[in-house]
Amino acid sequence: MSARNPGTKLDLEWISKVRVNTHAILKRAQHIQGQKIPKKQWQAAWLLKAVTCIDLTTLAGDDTPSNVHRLCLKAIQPIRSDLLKEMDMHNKGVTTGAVCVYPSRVADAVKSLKAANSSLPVASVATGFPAGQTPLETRLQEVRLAVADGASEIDIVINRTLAITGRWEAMYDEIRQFREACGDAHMKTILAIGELGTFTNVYKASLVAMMAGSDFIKTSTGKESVNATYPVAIVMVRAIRDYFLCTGHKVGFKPAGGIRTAQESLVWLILIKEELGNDWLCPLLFRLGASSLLADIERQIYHHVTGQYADYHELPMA
Ligand SMILES: O=C[C@H](O)COP(=O)(O)O
Repeated sequence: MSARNPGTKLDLEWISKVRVNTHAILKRAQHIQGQKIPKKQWQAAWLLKAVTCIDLTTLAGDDTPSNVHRLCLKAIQPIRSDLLKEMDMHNKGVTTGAVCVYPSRVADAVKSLKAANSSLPVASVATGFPAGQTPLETRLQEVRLAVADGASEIDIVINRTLAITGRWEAMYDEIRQFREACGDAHMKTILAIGELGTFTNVYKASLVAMMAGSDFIKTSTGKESVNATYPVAIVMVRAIRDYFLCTGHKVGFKPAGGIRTAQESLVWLILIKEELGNDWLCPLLFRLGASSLLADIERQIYHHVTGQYADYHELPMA
């Protein structure tokens, strides 16, 4: 992970001045979606880049040690080795960025990765994911337990009640406490943008989260009815850019929720390259939170290498 964001004092004056031009944001999102997607070997290279940025996720009520184990093995070897060999990428250490699980499954993931001799980070969602509607002490304790079990990245959810009612000071204080509970674990702060109402609120919540010391800001839990959308992403990455220009601290960005296709992953990479530049195009500063994206990327890579489309059963765990 990159150098951490120490955060700043809460700057309520900056927050009160925030205005977002909805029309301009929608136009920019349309422009980015209309950009030419790279083809052939360039597309394959971009897809491998996308793979290295995936937080390979399982967040289901029926998660067990065995499906978490399979997830970890897939994260270590996300693309079939014969396909990587054809691309001369078999010994380049292509893995996903991390695995992401519920707090109760962190120990399983850590054990599986350790047994496979992998140092891949384990990310845990926490703080009453997905709704965040549990008492503060419970949410803090959840962070501490996930860290104690070996999570090195914690994806916290914000208290939407505070964000929607504009109680920025209270939201800042809570996130500061989560940051402290994380210790050395890097903190990704989930805004649940589908529940924040306006672009202006999304920008303000992004700023507060960064001022409170978030290492990443993340769009969604994947459980809201609206998750990662390009317009909202533009609002968030512009907040990241402004925060960087003001403080010199680089905060990462993680779109998550409903990202399913290789084509979408390419648009996400284009968006990051255009809005934040190449520095952000790496797992240290960019992650794609997704439970079902990797299968389509591997399928497209199979097509690139063989000229044919694989059936899903031909790709392990696809
Ligand atoms: O943080 C990751 C998201 O929960 C994943 O959402 P997804 O299952 O729609 O890919």
